[in-house]
Amino acid sequence: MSSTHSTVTVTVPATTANLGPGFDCFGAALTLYNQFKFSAIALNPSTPDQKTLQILVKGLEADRVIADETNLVYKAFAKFYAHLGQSPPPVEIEIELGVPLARGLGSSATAIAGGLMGANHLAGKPLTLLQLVDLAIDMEKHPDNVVPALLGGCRLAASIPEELATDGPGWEICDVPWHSEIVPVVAIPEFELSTETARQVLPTHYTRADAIYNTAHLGLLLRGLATNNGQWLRVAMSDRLHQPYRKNLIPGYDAVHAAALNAGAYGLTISGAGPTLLALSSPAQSADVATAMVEAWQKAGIKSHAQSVQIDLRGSVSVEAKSPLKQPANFSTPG
Ligand SMILES: Nc1ncnc2c1ncn2[C@@H]1O[C@H](COP(=O)(O)OP(=O)(O)O)[C@@H](O)[C@H]1O
Ligand SMILES: N[C@@H](CCOP(=O)(O)O)C(=O)O
Repeated sequence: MSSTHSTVTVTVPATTANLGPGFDCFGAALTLYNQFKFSAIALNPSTPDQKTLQILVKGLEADRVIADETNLVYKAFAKFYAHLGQSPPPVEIEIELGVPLARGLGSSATAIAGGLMGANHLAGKPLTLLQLVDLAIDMEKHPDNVVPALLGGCRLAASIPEELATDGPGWEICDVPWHSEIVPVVAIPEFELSTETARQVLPTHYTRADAIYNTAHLGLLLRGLATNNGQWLRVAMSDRLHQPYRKNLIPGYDAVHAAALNAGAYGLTISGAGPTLLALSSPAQSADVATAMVEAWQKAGIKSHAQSVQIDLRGSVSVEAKSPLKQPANFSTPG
């Protein structure tokens, strides 16, 4: 049998990007997951006009995901083959959603990571994981979701200066220690905020003082996460590059922020481009912090749910299965 596999299932973690001062360069994988199953389809030459793409979507907010060739998972799948100079093979993609869409938890990054990983497996794994990371960053245009989504853990990504560039990966990525006593608490409101919209409100230029502020606070955040220093975390989670502009897109932000701190959180930040808010807490305070955030949003007339999560350390995980090539299903797919 060829080295390619006819079916592969890829599980991809959610991610929380920026973490305050780490705008567009710093993020962590969280224990919420999307799953993508790719099955190569064997077309029957005697049956004309067969569908070469079938997409099934189920789970959380499944009705909000497009099931045609504009689907982001398939776009990543096709980008992989284009990178090899090939057309994508006929494929069935089954998407099981566990990460809320357009909430600042990296759902788009899961789609990109899943599509690239699935294609790589069906093609017999011609690319390394770091080559997939480069392709993913090229698609998402910022590394702070796709890097932890693929690699797991808490990751800082720095672009390699031109004078040091080689034909290898264009990014230097480091794994950042996250102390086991620091609990991420996510409060996810019912309303959405697309990353595209949240990026449009950002200035194109910043002052020197803003640059210095974020540089210093990111360094403090890295040390606070590694050492579980609550005072450093309190100070470190603020930023001047995105939060001052995006908080205005998140009704109830100030009330939820105050409630989280009053309940004992070290600090609170916008998760990714929002509207999810991320608090960092000790294990003992995490339940109170979650309750306080939901109640604060409720008083503002906004439904939400909050939960403690953990840092996912595995990143995207794929399981291959050799099974008879999928026969085209007789169901019709849109598009
Ligand atoms: N799991 C998914 N499967 C397919 N497409 C997705 C998925 N998640 C996100 N997308 C696509 O990515 C687009 C951008 O999502 P985005 O606003 O970045 O959400 P998030 O902040 O969660 O990453 C969505 O409008 C949707 O078209
Ligand atoms: N650095 C990006 C991160 C976007 O994260 P997402 O989870 O909202 O996709 C940004 O802040 O725009």
